[in-house]
Amino acid sequence: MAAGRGGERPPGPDPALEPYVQTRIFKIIVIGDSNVGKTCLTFRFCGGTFPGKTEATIGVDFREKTVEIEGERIKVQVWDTAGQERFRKSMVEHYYRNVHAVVFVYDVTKMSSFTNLKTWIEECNGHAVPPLVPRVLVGNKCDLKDLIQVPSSLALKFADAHNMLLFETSAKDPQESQNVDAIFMCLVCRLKAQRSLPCRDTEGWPAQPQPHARRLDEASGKSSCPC
Ligand SMILES: Nc1nc2c(ncn2[C@@H]2O[C@H](COP(=O)(O)OP(=O)(O)OP(=O)(O)O)[C@@H](O)[C@H]2O)c(=O)[nH]1
Ligand SMILES: [Mg+2]
Repeated sequence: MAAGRGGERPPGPDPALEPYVQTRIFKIIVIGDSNVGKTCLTFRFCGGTFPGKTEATIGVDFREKTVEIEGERIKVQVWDTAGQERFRKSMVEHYYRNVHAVVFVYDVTKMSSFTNLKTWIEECNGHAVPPLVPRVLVGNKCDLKDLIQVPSSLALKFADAHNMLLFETSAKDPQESQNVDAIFMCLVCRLKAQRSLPCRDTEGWPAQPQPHARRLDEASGKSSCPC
């Protein structure tokens, strides 16, 4: 029997008969001093571009990107947080609630943004983020080669001491875009590997134990996805 006008559906399997596939959401927060390039890095990952002009983030900006790994679609929810104290203090609790992974960012051309990492790590630890939630360290603005203040060797030592992977990259340089993607994809791969149950949102999803972070590719000072 033919369907009536307006009641036809496109050819193919009836969606109502297909099994419901849940999309997992991974919440990743990006933390660090103001002006280190957190907004630009999240733009580069989620939108594939470097924003022409940015303003200081107020509170938090959300960006999302859906990625496919081994046939599974995963929604990466990136929380681009404010570096300025006055723009973040009312939001801090929300940043850390049910977070799945943390990206700490410093500016390779500004030593103070590197030395301040201690404070950011303390804040993170102080908000009951389990020590086993994966964390990575990102030195941004590597395109400014003549202005570099933070040597790779120092950053590697710090990353090692805190069981973090280190990425040195540039949100601005289009040739570095794969390296920016690798920061987030590396975390997603690790989260995927350690969590077997599907999940629709981040609320009420407890963190699972996972192996300690490994630092890779010491010689180049850069890291690649370990998966
Ligand atoms: N040369 C260079 N400049 C960059 C890079 N990433 C960001 N910038 C510049 O650094 C400045 C600050 O970038 P944002 O991304 O807004 O910094 P933020 O960390 O989000 O700052 P807050 O929102 O205040 O916490 C802007 O002028 C960017 O254009 C980079 O990789 N290279
Ligand atoms: Mg910002």
